[in-house]
Amino acid sequence: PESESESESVEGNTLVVDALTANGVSTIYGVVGIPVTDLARTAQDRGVRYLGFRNEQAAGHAAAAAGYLTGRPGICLTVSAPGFLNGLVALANATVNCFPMIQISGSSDRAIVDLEQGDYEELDQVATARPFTKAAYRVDSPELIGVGVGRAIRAAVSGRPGGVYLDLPANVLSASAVRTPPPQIVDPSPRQIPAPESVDRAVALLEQARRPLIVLGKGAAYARADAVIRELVEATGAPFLPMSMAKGLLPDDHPQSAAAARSLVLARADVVVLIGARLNWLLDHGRPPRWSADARFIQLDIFATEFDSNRPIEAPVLGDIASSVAALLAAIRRSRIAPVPEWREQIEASKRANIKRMDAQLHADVHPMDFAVALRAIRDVLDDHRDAIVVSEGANTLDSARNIIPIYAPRHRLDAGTWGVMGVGLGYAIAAAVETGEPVVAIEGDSAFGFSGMEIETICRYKLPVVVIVFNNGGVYRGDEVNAHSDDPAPTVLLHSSRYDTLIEAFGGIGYHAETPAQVAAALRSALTTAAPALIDCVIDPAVGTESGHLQMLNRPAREEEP
Ligand SMILES: Cc1ncc(Cn2c(C)c(CCOP(=O)(O)OP(=O)(O)O)sc2=O)c(N)n1
Repeated sequence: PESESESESVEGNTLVVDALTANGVSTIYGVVGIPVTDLARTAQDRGVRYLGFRNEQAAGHAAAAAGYLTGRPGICLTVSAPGFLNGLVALANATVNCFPMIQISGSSDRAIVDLEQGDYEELDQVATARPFTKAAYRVDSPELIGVGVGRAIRAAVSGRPGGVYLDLPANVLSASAVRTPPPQIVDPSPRQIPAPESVDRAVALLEQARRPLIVLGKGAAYARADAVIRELVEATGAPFLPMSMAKGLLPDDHPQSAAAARSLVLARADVVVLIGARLNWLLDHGRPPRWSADARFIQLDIFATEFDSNRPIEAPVLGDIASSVAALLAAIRRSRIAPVPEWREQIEASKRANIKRMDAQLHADVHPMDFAVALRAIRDVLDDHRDAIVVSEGANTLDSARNIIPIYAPRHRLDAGTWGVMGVGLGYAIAAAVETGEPVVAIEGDSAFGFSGMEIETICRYKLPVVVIVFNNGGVYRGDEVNAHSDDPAPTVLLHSSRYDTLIEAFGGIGYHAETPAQVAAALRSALTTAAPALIDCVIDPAVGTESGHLQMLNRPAREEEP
């Protein structure tokens, strides 16, 4: 046991845990080994919850999701070189998603690395990390550990959040230094109040709108400004479009939701308010034909160089989302902005037609199941479990679940995000269960599941309330087509006999096999009732679905009538 006296010297490991716990860190996700095992043990001895994964990439995704869900940096702990590199995918993805995450990794002795004298797991990790992170730091003496941890925390959560790398060489962790009180970071993510003139400019533009549209991004969900965002949307009376992880900021059944009329509102909106949403590929870069060439943009964002990235922003509002939304709401209340009933009627007509068409697909009598009927069964069960957090990845699975599974509360959907990364599913599910205590339902394409599937053992080991539903259509995107290139008009499609339900049984979890919507519903109801680790092997017709889901337009020239 470490000395509690402040005058005596302690190991670097203890100084790291002092600094982390002094700044509110209570959970670490990771894969330990030389030289970080003692760091994890010291953390556990001090009451920090450490969760050991099967692969650092999943541990990193869990840390990133923890950062998004809590607003505090998620911590991932890895060993040098290969462990560090496995975690780097998740750290880079956290930076792209703007999730606050710190990857702490052991590393080799700098003197040996710099002379390339061949240390154990030798790699210049800071240089490797820097291009993929918001910040990357190395601590070269135990006396500076508190400074390094403090800098990493502030860098991860201040301004636009992101991934931060903190390099702790083995000889620093094992060295001793006099124990001094670690720095407690004051106001690590300060509010950034928008300039009044920027708010006035935005309101003046909104007053001219005949067909306004509010787009809510995951930056708005991350801000935890749920009430004021809802007030703003309702005060304008404008239709809103949530990006996938912003679903639930206002419930998907809210009358102003335009999700079921997405094509119409993108093509016809004349003034668009982007709130924590980037005009990137997920919004077709704001360009025609998906958007009107005449559309004018207001953008609320915390990162100035995001403005004008794809379309000119006539009213940029720079600030943290909570402060900017509050300022805009106050100004709107003093303005002449009023709902535009004819615009809302157009949207309602489009919603009715699209919902009717979707409803026919959801209740089709198809065997084997397709994505829609399986998801309708899941939707109907989740309607009685609105506290459940939905995680999703895959291609057709991801896209169809986004459109079919409604979300009624903020930060209750986690998915492949800005980069469309496969492999996030089980790490996100573990973090969601650990950080929120809510039940978690992970809706996974079978190939996507395979990227982190071994974490099923981690879920069982920690007895987490996670239900994994594997959409089993026998391959990447769809089943393997046998003789697909012969002149046979209907290629015989081979359905793998994979039984994912038996996988979880190997680790003590509950496996279900479902081939009909009724079986899917019964399995999910049972799994949610037991609140134990479960996996539903959901058999999907291998012949349905499209290459890359809805991304097919990225694989070939855009077609006119895209779904
Ligand atoms: C790390 C990584 N590797 C590969 C891909 C490419 N990819 C891959 C491999 C996907 C899996 C699709 O197979 P699935 O069975 O999960 O999907 P369905 O939902 O269509 O069945 S979706 C997609 O974009 C990716 N996005 N991320």
